[in-house]
Amino acid sequence: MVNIPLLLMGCGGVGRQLLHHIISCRPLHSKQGVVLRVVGVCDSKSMVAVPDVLTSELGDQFLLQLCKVKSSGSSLRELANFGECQVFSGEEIAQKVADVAATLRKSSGLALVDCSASSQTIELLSQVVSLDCCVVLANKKPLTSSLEDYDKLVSKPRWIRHESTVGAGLPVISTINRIIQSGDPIFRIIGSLSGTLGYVMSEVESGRPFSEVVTAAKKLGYTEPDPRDDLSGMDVARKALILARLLGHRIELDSIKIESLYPVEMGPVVMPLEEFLANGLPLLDKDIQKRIDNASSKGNVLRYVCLIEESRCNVGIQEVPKDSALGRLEGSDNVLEIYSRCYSEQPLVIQGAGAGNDTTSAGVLADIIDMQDLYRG
Ligand SMILES: NC(=O)C1=CN([C@@H]2O[C@H](COP(=O)(O)OP(=O)(O)OC[C@H]3O[C@@H](n4cnc5c(N)ncnc54)[C@H](OP(=O)(O)O)[C@@H]3O)[C@@H](O)[C@H]2O)C=CC1
Ligand SMILES: N[C@@H](CC=O)C(=O)O
Repeated sequence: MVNIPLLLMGCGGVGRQLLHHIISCRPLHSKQGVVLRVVGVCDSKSMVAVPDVLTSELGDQFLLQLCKVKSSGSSLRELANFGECQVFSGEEIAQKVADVAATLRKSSGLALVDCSASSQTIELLSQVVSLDCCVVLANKKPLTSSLEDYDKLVSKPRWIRHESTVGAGLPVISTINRIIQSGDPIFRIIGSLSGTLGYVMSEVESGRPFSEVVTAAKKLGYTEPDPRDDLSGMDVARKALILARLLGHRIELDSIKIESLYPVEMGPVVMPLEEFLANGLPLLDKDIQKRIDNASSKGNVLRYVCLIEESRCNVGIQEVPKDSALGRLEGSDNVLEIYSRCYSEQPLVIQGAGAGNDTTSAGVLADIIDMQDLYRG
């Protein structure tokens, strides 16, 4: 049996769904000779961990209770009396994670899984990679920080996986890696890479108000914790940067041209999230509807498009024919067309659900299992 100790950072929509997947896949993994042993879970404030990471694990009943506690908005601290665990908070958390990695590197190894939406995890992730432990990310921020941070993080490419950072569970990163490794140069990627914006555009086309649809996308688990990350185009820009860097382009986030769907005065620095959702969003309804109606009168639809050509990246709204690969997209589906020497006339196309807790956490789980040869337990 391969024993994979796992430490999860972030137990929001994606993190909790990952824990559910881990539990429900136990019989399958057991048949494959793999056991996932969750040794710790943290959120933005607290961490629960087993007292002895070498031998014990947070049991499935404990993990289910943890999901319940977090779904109800309570603190991980509430779990202190539920089972045998230690609770850490504040600065103790990073120290504890580093200690766990240092302890387990000598025996089985560790999978540190980042399902947060924070940029504060970067340093810890790099530290853990440098200890030859595995890192799996759904969080895009560590890969879209400065090139200096990026270089550290990917310095040992075998130890890091991040399939779910682009296209959620779709095989985007692995496909691009295979094309690159085969020596086939990719010169152009074009696509619709936001589940939220895809869903919003196609629902508004069918007559629903923009504000209502954005609120629904948040409830469905498609949006970032603050949906303005999606509506500003920043989330798509991050995905574009991850892909561009994968292709070897040494660029920073601020070199990407980004079109936002809301004005600066509704931005996070000026307007609290609750106020944006309640009062800001409805003010955008008319403008978006007008743009969509205008496109529709010409047989077109609006799509939020990401284009990577050589080292140039642009993300923004485009009017595209309704009867085109981008125009036919519905709901939260993403589509990605990859042009390379082998795929020069007809692109290689990847399409499917591009957001949601289920598909995203499935992508994370597949990454963890895919690295099983690196564990020694
Ligand atoms: N939903 C989707 O379709 C997809 C999501 N992703 C990515 O997955 C990640 C998670 O998304 P989602 O679950 O929706 O987000 P949520 O907001 O639901 O959850 C985020 C979790 O991260 C925790 N957190 C915040 N800061 C830290 C930190 N410094 N250390 C550890 N944990 C922290 C939060 O803690 P607390 O509970 O205390 O607030 C929360 O538990 C995001 O990065 C997102 O971009 C990627 C692809 C698709
Ligand atoms: N908020 C993102 C989630 C996946 O990355 C999206 O809508 O695509």
